[in-house]
Amino acid sequence: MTTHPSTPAIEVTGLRKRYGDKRAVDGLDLQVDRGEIVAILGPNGAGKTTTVEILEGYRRRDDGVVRVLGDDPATAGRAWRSRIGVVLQGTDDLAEASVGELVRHFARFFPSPRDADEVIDAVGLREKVRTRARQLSGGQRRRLDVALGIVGRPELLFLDEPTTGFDPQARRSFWDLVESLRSDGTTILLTTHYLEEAERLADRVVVVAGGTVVAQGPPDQLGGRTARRAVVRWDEDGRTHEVRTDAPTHVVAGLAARLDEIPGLQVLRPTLEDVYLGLLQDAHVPATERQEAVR
Ligand SMILES: Nc1ncnc2c1ncn2[C@@H]1O[C@H](COP(=O)(O)OP(=O)(O)OP(=O)(O)O)[C@@H](O)[C@H]1O
Repeated sequence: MTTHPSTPAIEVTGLRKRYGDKRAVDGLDLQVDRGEIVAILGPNGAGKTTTVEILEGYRRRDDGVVRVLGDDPATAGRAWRSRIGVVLQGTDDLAEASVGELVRHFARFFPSPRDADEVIDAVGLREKVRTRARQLSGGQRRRLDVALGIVGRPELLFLDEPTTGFDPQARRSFWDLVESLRSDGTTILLTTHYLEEAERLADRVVVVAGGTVVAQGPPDQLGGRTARRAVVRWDEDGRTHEVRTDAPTHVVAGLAARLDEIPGLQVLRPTLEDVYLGLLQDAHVPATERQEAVR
C-alpha cells in the first residue's frame, strides 16, 4: 500500500491480544499523527510492550485493525521495515562487536542512513567507539540501542522505556537528542515510567491500564478540567481548610475580602503525577501497582 504523508503514522482500532486467559491488550484504540511525539504511560503489565511489539510487527494480534505508516505490520515487507526505527528493551546479541562496528553495520541495512559517527556523537558514545558492546555499562548499552534505532533515519521511531538505567545527566542528553529528532520531523512513540520524561518530551500522553486506553491528552491537559482543579488551602479558626476549585483566584479574592491577610495560604496545582495516579485509581488499578507505576 502506498502511504500518503497526511495519513496518520499509527492507526489502531480495537486491538486485542491474549496470552492464555490473560487479556494483555483488550480493545485498545490509538492514533499518532505525523511528527507527533506520543508517550504511553501505564503500570507494569498494562499492555504497553505488547502493543508496541504488535505495531513493530514483532508480535501477532488476535483482533483489531492496525496501520503503521499505512501498512499492516503483520504483513508489511522490508521496505516498510526500513522506514521504522526500533529501540527494544535491552537486547544482548552482537555483544562482541564494537560500538563503531555495530552502528556502521546497522546503517548498511537502510536506503538513506544517518552518518554513523554523527549518531555515535549524538548519543554521547564517541569515547566508546572502539569498546565492545558487552563492556558497556547499562546506560551506555541503552544509548547504543538508541543509536541503532535512529541510524536508519526512520520516519517513525519506537522507544520502549529508552532511559531506564540512565543517570540524570545521561537522561537529559537523551532528551536533547529526542528534541533534535523532533525537529527533523521524526514521529516518535515512547513508553516510559518517568513522568518527567513524558512531560518534557510528549505532545500527547496516552494512559493505558488493563490493556486499554483510560485517558489521553497533552501533558498539561490530561484528565480534563476536573482532574486539574486547583486546591486552595488556608488556616482559619484553628484548623486548615481546603477547597477544590476551577477558579482559585476567585476563592482567594473572597478570602482576602473577608480575612484581609490569609493565614497559611497555599494554592496547589495538581502535578502530572497527581493526575496520573488519580486516573489509575479511577481505572481500579490496585494501590501497590499504582505506587510502582511512578518513577
Ligand atoms: N509472552 C508472554 N506470555 C504470557 N504472558 C505475557 C507475555 N508477555 C506479556 N505477558 C503478560 O501480558 C500482560 C501485559 O504485558 P506487557 O509486557 O505488554 O505490559 P507492559 O505494560 O509493557 O509492562 P511493563 O511496564 O512491566 O513493561 C502482563 O500481564 C504480562 O505478564
